[in-house]
This record gives sequence, structure tokens and C-alpha cells, in this order.
Amino acid sequence: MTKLFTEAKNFIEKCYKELGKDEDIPNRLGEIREEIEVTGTYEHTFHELEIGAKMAWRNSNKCIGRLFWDTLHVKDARHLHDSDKIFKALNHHLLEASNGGKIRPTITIFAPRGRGGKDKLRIWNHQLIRYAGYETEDGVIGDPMSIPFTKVCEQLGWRGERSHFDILPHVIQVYENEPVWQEVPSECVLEVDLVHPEVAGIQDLGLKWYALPAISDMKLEIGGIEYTAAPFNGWYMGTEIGARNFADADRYNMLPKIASIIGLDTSRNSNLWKDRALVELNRSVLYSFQQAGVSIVDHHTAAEQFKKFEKKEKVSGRELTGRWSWLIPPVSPATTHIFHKRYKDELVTPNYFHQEYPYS
Ligand code: HEM
Ligand SMILES: N=C(Nc1cccc(CNC[C@@H]2CCCN2)c1)c1cccs1
Repeated sequence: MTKLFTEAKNFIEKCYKELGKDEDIPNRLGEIREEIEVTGTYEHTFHELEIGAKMAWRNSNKCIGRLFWDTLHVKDARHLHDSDKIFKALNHHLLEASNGGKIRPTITIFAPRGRGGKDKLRIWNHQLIRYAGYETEDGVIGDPMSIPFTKVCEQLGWRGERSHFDILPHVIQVYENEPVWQEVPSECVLEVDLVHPEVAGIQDLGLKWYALPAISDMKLEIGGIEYTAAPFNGWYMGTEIGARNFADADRYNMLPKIASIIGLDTSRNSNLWKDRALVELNRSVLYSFQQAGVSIVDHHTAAEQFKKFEKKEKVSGRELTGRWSWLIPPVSPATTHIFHKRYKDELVTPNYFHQEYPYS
């Protein structure tokens, strides 16, 4: 019994039982065994791919957004091998998922790793939309986290304008070919300018952020098949932008500037100026996205939704797994129920996995 067939068997049994199609299991397993014997691998039906991608989301222990796992919109791009068609599919994903602001959780699944472990496609971007970062003698411009990948893009011939918000190009590698890059068309990028409901000076900071968080560097594994290019998006939880991307000292480091605009005394910790700046920055993110009609969730609502997910899983007879340290939000964690309970951080497949960087 090959390792691949064992993994396929585990998935097919779990998947067909969940779909109430138990009687189809023997026949399907016979087909897969035959296909593995002849070709060394096997191909999922679209329905198996769709339920597999949804189950992988449901099994993502670090994700607070799992209540909506069954609404994932799955797009099958396994037949695309030409870089131009792949770039088009990425841009189509951005447009379809953004949906003018009413974001649709979507995944586009490209061709899986072949037998012998040869990747058919890798997307070098961490996220389909992200800002560039540059180290200059006058300090850092843009997102410090993007400095290494921005260097790779500029080595490949791309040149950024060196603003704090340059959208990085899509970089893909088909088989063993050289990676190729393409600018993201501006009509595919929805952005929100930052304003504050009460403090007028905030908009003078000229801050903005992109609407669509779309992870493009993780591997989706279903029944032993590795989809090394399967970009997926949801919508943001406000704290990701307001408490990490804009707030971390080694990211955009905005808290001192926010504090001075609000008029806070930043000379001593004990007046909690950092905490007050953090709350106002997060209020500004949520307010700006809501005013712009772009989907976003606050961390209290997200926690309540996660509680509903916990209940639904129990009713479905499934053991809930989670990673507490990622599930608690970075702002006011103890005001959520998550903080006050424990979670089993066990791996259940199908799932999404980090994979080694395709560039050094
Ligand atoms: C629909 C709205 C969604 C929200 C609000 C949400 C929220 C989050 C947040 C806040 C994190 C932690 C990210 C961080 O701290 O860097 C996370 C992690 C994660 N989410 Fe979700 N999520 C959503 C949808 C999805 C979808 C559609 C998928 C996949 C199909 C997904 C898969 C994951 C995975 C795999 C991680 C862990 C990433 C890692 O290990 O680096 N999520 N989610
Ligand atoms: N809202 C989202 N946030 C999210 C989900 C998974 C992974 C990430 C990125 N995590 C790594 C970043 C970079 C350093 C700390 N956070 C963001 C979603 C992204 C894609 C689907 S949902």
C-alpha cells in the first residue's frame, strides 16, 4: 500500500462520509489505486477539490475566521500552465474576490506538485497584494517586512517608485523555468484611505491599506496531493492592520505619530499613551473600511463568530482544534472568550502549510 494511497484513502473516506456518499467509497478507491499504479499519482474530481479546500480552512488552527468555512468559493485552475494565463487567473481572482468591497472568500487552485516532487508552479509573493519595502541611507521606505522580496523583484528587473505604498508585482515560477513578473493592474487593487471618526489630523498622515488579504505562498494538501500554488483570501480583521501592520515598531511604526496628533504626552508609559493611540488607530481602520463599503471585522465580532464555530463543530461531532496564541486578538485579548479557554493544537488534514521559500 503506497503512502500516497493511504493518504488518499483517509481523505476519500472522511470526505465521502461527510457528504453522505459512503456507498461510493469502494469504487472511487479502486479508481485511485489503479491511477496511482499507472501514473504514480491521482487527480481529484472538482467536488473532492472543493470539499478538500473547505475542510483545510476548517482545520486551520490559527484561524479565527473559520465559521464561514463552507462558503469558500473554489476556482479550479489546474489546467493552466502558461504564465500569461496564470497572471490573468491571479488578476481575475483579485477582481472576483474583491467584488467592489463586498469581499468573497475565494481560493484559486493551480496544478499540484507532480510525482518525484517536481513543482509545476510556485507563486513567489507572500500575498497577492502587498506593499514594497526599501532600505535607503535615509531609513526604510514602505513595509519593512517586504524588503527581501522587493530586492528579488528588483533583481528580476522590476523597479519600484519608492513610495510607502508601492504595490509589488506578481512573481511566478512555472516548472524549472526562470521566475517571471507582471505588474498588478491598478483596477485589480482596491485600497482604503485612513480617516478617523473624530480626529481630523489622522487623514493628514496619508495612510492607506489594501482591502484584500490574499495568502499566496502556502501549500494546500488534500489526500496526499500537494497544491503548492493555491492563493486564498478572506477579509481582514481590523487588528491585523491597526495593531500589527501600522503599529509594530518594525513595520510602519505609527503609534508615536498617532499619539502626537491626538495630543498625548508620550514621555512616560504610565499614562498608557501607547494603548490610547492603538485604540484610536484601530477605530480609524474599522471606520475607514466601513465608510468605504469594504468588508472587515472587528476582533470582538470575530471572537463571537468563532464561538458560534465552536458550537457548530460540537453539533457536527467534530473535535475542535486551535492554536490559542494565534486565535487571541492582539488588542484587548482578555475581553474575548478565547483568552479564557484552552484549545487542542493538533494537526488535522486536509490543511494549509507553510512551505520553503522558492528564493534565497
Ligand atoms: C473570511 C475572513 C477571514 C478572517 C477574518 C480570517 C482571520 C484570520 C486571522 C486574523 C489570522 C491570523 C493572521 C496573522 O495574525 O497573521 C488567520 C490565519 C489563518 N487563516 Fe484565516 N481568516 C479568514 C478567512 C480565511 C480563509 C478563506 C482561509 C483559507 C481558505 C484562511 C486560512 C487561514 C490560515 C491557513 C491561517 C494561518 C496562516 C499562517 O499559518 O501563517 N482564513 N485568519
Ligand atoms: N485576514 C487574513 N489574514 C491572514 C491570514 C493568514 C495569514 C496572514 C499573514 N500572516 C503573516 C503576517 C505577517 C507577519 C504577521 N502576520 C494573514 C486572511 C488572509 C487570507 C485569507 S484570510
